[in-house]
Amino acid sequence: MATHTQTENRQPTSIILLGMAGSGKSTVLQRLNSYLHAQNDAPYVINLDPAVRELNYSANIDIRDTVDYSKVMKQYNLGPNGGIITSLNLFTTKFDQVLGLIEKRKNSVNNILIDTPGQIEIFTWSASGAIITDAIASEVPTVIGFVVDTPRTMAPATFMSNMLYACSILYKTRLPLLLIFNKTDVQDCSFANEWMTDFESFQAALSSRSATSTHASTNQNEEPSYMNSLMNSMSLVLEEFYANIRSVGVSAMTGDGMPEFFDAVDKCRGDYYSDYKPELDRLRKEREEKSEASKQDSIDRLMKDMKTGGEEEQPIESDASEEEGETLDAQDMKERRGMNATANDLPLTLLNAAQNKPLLVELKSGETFNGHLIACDNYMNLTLKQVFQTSPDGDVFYKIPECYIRGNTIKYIRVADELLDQIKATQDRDREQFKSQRGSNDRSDRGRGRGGRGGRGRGRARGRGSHNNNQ
Ligand SMILES: Nc1nc2c(ncn2[C@@H]2O[C@H](COP(=O)(O)OP(=O)(O)OP(=O)(O)O)[C@@H](O)[C@H]2O)c(=O)[nH]1
Repeated sequence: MATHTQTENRQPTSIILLGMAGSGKSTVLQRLNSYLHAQNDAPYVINLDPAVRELNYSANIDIRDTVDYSKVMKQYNLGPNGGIITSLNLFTTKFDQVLGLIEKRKNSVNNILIDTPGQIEIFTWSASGAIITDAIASEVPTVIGFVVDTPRTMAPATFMSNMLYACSILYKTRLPLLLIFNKTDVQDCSFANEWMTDFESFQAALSSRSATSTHASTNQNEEPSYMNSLMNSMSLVLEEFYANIRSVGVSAMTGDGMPEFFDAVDKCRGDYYSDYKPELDRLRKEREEKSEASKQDSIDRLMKDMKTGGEEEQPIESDASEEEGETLDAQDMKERRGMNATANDLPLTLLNAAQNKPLLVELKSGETFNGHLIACDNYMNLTLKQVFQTSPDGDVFYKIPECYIRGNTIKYIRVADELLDQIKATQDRDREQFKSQRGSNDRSDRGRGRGGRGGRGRGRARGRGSHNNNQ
């Protein structure tokens, strides 16, 4: 039996259900949910399908509470798939809140069940799908549950297409993948197990299918057709995939196979820690190092530019208030720049360093703009690109390719914390460097002074002395 009982300090396992449209993802999730409830082990449930009308389970987090799919379609003039992708993108911008909720529930649940949009490619091939998967997998051990409609995969070609898709998902997500052969109440999945473990039997199924096919599979000289030889080669590739993949047969309708399902999930969880996590950590570290290096490089260049423009940074307050004829007190300025204490010390530096980086701007009107900064001036007038504008009450979104924001309408600006830390560190380092340079210049000046300026000093002292004496 699976070890899915409540254990102290045990990270929950997140199970992301993917599968072709109609394979039974939602029904499987509903079954897993009710099975776990019956075991007194309530899971945390997340629905990421914005287009679903009715959910047959109750979700702790439902994308539909945040994004209105039909409004998104109308607003952006999109079709159904474009609407789902945009809804997912919008939801992704707030995914840190979801992670916060998961973090809070980490110690009280053993399983996090995640339902995904019907059209598999929307989740697996969109940037937001990758971001969401990556974010969850870095928070808790994650297993991809690939739901297969068993009765519909009895044809060898369909079976192989499904398996190739599963293989591509494994390759893309780099997470442990569990094949869930669903609907076993209609069709037993023993044929699939046999095909996956016995190459010859799959080859035999392929040839018998070709022989009965209405399309000639061989040419007149009995040479294998292009399609047959392609399928043979692909089945060889899949042999490697099958060797490392776990599978389980379930019926979401009857509840058959639930204990076996959780056993398999537990094994996948073990795989996550032994094989996948080290690789994920390595890739993440590599990415972080790369972005750290590029950030450092842009900050260094910025600091260099600033030095050539003058040694001391000009405060922007005076310029801005002069321009707009306003008198701004300290609080006004703080609010206007809207950053924390560190940022208040260096607003212009910060905005310069934030160029091409994601930025969140909230206006005094309550509207927010999420985008990438492409330009700013001394009055904090900003130009952003790839912008998501959100209305003050958060229920209307606009996607704008580029927008210009007047500095005096800004309430606050948010940038990534690391950027703040980095700028601060670079400024401190530069200040130190500047001080030590000035120190050594002073020392050398003093050295000169003993021969030159010192002489002048002595002259002045004598002058003052004689003047005093004269008095
Ligand atoms: N017989 C049988 N039918 C099932 C089973 N699981 C799901 N179904 C049926 O398959 C159909 C699709 O199920 P869903 O759960 O909506 O599938 P889905 O993959 O979530 O569908 P989309 O997200 O809309 O693509 C429904 O009619 C279900 O009743 C099962 O185990 N046995």
